[in-house]
Amino acid sequence: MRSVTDQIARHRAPRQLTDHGVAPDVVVPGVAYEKRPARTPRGDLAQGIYHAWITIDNQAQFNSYSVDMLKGIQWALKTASNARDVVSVVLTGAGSKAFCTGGNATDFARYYARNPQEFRQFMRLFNDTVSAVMVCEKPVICRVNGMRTGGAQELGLACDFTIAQDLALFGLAGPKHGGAMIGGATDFLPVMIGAEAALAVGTLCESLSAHKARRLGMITAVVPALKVDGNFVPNPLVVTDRCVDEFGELVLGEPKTGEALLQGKALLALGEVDLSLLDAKVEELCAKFVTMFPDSLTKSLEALRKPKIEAWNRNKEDNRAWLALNMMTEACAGFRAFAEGSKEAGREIDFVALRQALAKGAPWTPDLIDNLMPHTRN
Ligand SMILES: CC(C)(COP(=O)(O)OP(=O)(O)OC[C@H]1O[C@@H](n2cnc3c(N)ncnc32)[C@H](O)[C@@H]1OP(=O)(O)O)[C@@H](O)C(=O)NCCC(=O)NCCSC(=O)C1=CCCCC1=O
Repeated sequence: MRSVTDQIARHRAPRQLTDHGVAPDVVVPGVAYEKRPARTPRGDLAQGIYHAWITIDNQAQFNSYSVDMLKGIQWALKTASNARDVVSVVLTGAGSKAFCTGGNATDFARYYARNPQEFRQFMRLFNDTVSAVMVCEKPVICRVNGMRTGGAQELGLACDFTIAQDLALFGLAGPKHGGAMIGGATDFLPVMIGAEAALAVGTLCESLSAHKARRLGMITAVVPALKVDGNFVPNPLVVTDRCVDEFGELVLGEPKTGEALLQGKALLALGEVDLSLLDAKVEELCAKFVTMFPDSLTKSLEALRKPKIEAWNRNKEDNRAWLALNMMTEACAGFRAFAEGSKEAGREIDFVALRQALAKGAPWTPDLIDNLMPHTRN
């Protein structure tokens, strides 16, 4: 049967296929594009069809992206979307520490601080990359190999599915870093997890464990990644063995404290990270799409993405403009504090001093910003 359909394809398909891709074939350092052979859910190799893997790779800086890397991710998404032989897209990061921690905070501090028109240009690229995820004609799966934070959390939330290893943390660079989470998070979160939970996640700047993200409905699945003495164990730093505490409060995925945390840290130190279960889970999902009608799948995705896309399209250009202008004031201070700070001195501004100055009506002068930096604290 296969050879007959193969002959039909050979005779009926146009001799010269038109390339509908928007960009020429390019190799961008820090972004790998790879077509991996597809398999059926039974594990049989499906000749001639693939899943496109896009890997963000800047491990020394937790896979944060540069301008060129954003271009590379966008190009890769569009290439995969157009590729006739690609079934689904997997967006991931290299290594096991970070999926991606968003924009390169050092670039933000050195180049974009006090340069709103340049950050507007950056945001053009960023917004178009988020949009590229949501108009991709294939399902996009975010394979969370490690921490997903900042703009990367927003890029990840735009994906159709997220599968995470359970040591990964989810965070957002919001008001603590001098930004608002308006690169997608404030559009997607209310739709995905409800308004009340979105308010907490979108303002408090607290990292969530993968288990909590799963509990909130922010991600699709979680798998263990820590191997101790050859056996997988769940993340020992968070509660995974019960849903509620003795008072009925939800605790699944919340950080452990006290003695339980110390024991958890000791167990973590004994183990090694193994992402084989993550890969198996991603492959399992990818394989499901192989045995579906392609157009019906794309139409289903397009229909189901609408609530996220409508919120995104309503706000993205205004938000881009605000984020650009905010580079004159709060983001300038926030990103400089990260770049100029250190683990010892801290990487946040002196919030109390800022509020005290603003309470007296002080303007955002360069010397005010200089004096908020972690190393100038006395
Ligand atoms: C919370 C962190 C991500 C991780 O903290 P920790 O686990 O303590 O590790 P660190 O020692 O801080 O990090 C290890 C090294 O990686 C460097 N690093 C990490 N993230 C970045 C980054 N985003 N840019 C540049 N460098 C990064 C870090 O400096 C360490 O290197 P070193 O040489 O010093 O050992 C924490 O690192 C953190 O908070 N990072 C910053 C996250 C951040 O602010 N991201 C930018 C968010 S804003 C954003 O992405 C966007 C917003 C609007 C829309 C568009 C957009 O992109």
